[in-house]
Amino acid sequence: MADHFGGAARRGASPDGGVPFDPATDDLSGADVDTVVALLAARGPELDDLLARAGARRDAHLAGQGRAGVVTYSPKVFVPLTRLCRDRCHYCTFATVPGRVPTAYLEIDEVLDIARDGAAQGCTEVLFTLGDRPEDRWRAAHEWLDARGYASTIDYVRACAQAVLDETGLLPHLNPGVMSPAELASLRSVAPSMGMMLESTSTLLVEPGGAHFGSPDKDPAVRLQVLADAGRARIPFTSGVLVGIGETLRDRAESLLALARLAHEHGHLQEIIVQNFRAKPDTAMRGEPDAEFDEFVAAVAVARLVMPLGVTVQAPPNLAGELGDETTEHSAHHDQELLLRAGIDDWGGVSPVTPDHVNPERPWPGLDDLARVTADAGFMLRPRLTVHPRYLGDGHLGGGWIDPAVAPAVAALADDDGLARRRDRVGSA
Ligand SMILES: O=c1nc2n(C[C@H](O)[C@H](O)[C@H](O)CO)c3cc(O)ccc3cc-2c(=O)[nH]1
Ligand SMILES: C[C@H]1O[C@@H](n2cnc3c(N)ncnc32)[C@H](O)[C@@H]1O
Ligand code: MET
Ligand code: SF4
Repeated sequence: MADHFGGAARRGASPDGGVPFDPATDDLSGADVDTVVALLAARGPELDDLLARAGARRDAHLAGQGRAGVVTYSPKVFVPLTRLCRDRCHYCTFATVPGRVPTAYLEIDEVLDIARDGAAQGCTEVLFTLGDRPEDRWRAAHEWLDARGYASTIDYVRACAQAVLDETGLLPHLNPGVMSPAELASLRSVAPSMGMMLESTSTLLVEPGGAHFGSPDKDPAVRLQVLADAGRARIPFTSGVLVGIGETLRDRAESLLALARLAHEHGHLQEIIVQNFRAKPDTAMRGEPDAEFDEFVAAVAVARLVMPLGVTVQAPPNLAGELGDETTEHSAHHDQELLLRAGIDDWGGVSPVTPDHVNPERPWPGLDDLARVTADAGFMLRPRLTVHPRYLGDGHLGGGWIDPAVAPAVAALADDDGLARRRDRVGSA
């Protein structure tokens, strides 16, 4: 491994081509939109320069966090609490109709079974991803909640997260869509972290013909409000952009700059996910091409350059590469390597137990494969918790980020450096 650390450090000190900048201060968060648009359009040698610059900034970020040479992932199970939703995003196959699911929601016991399977496989995260407020649209959802005495989907999410904490000790990460300030406050004591993708600031996408037409929860003004509210509530929060859903390069630039401003203002954005749209056969957008990978990679690099140091940049490993292609320039390995060059420092949640229910046709890479591709790029792969180290204890950002009710569960799983406790140390204090 010493070799690999050396590789990362060398690249940090001297990016390819001797680009004249200091990665530690190379912050584009205040850049004008045109500058960012030009970077998003980089191809060929310009793209190579952009990747070198982003890679150097990632290395400065990791050094600043005291984990030079370490790329992380979160060993998790995915709980699709309900696949009913009041929105109609054109790229989504997760949301469905009551006739196509056995029940409107998973029962708490089913949730606990999934969490226990995860615990047995060394997972530390239970990711709750679900449709937005389905009770507003579907009688089946409304009646299911009513029959069990839950006031809303969010109320039920809270009960499930509490049960997971109490019964399994795994950490819930909540991704239930739009939340009000009162809902954020109520969920804070059952989860150390939450998330909601901004997706895009584009208002055109909400108009007829756009991917977000018919999805009131994807109104950019609403989403920006939730992200600011989460900051005020001091919740370690995950957000990000979905690339290739019909947004322009300018929209993409504005979306990333909006996230950077929120990160500066509140300090709560722990990670930014840059996710590439994957065309699905039975959605309205089935005819659209997958985002061209170079274009996506440029977006990852730009995300790294506009975010303040300390913010993790994440891209999912299972959306890289063409399925079934093991050898060519479109293999998963090749595309994952490109994501590392583009400055990611995290692969997000990866599951040995559950599929990615949002992209079910895209299997998770094996952890051995992911460790290998990460090592080939000069980094060591380590598991982390849902909440990132700088929010723990009095950490880099000061205390007060973790609710006292969840702090013991986090402490039980955290190692000295705030990442997931190494297996051989479980049980030792
Ligand atoms: O498996 C997935 N995990 C998704 N995750 C989970 C993520 O991979 C990790 O669970 C987080 O990094 C927390 O540790 C999200 C989390 C969010 O807060 C917001 C959006 C997503 C989106 C996905 C997704 O599409 N698929
Ligand atoms: C959970 C997150 O998954 C993303 N999401 C939803 N559908 C798709 C798709 N077809 N391809 C890639 N990402 C998708 C959205 O960004 C959502 O917020
Ligand atoms: C399955 S999509 C993820 C959660 C929520 N419905 C959202 O779009 O934000
Ligand atoms: S992406 Fe989320 S909000 Fe949109 S339809 Fe799917 S589940 Fe609903």
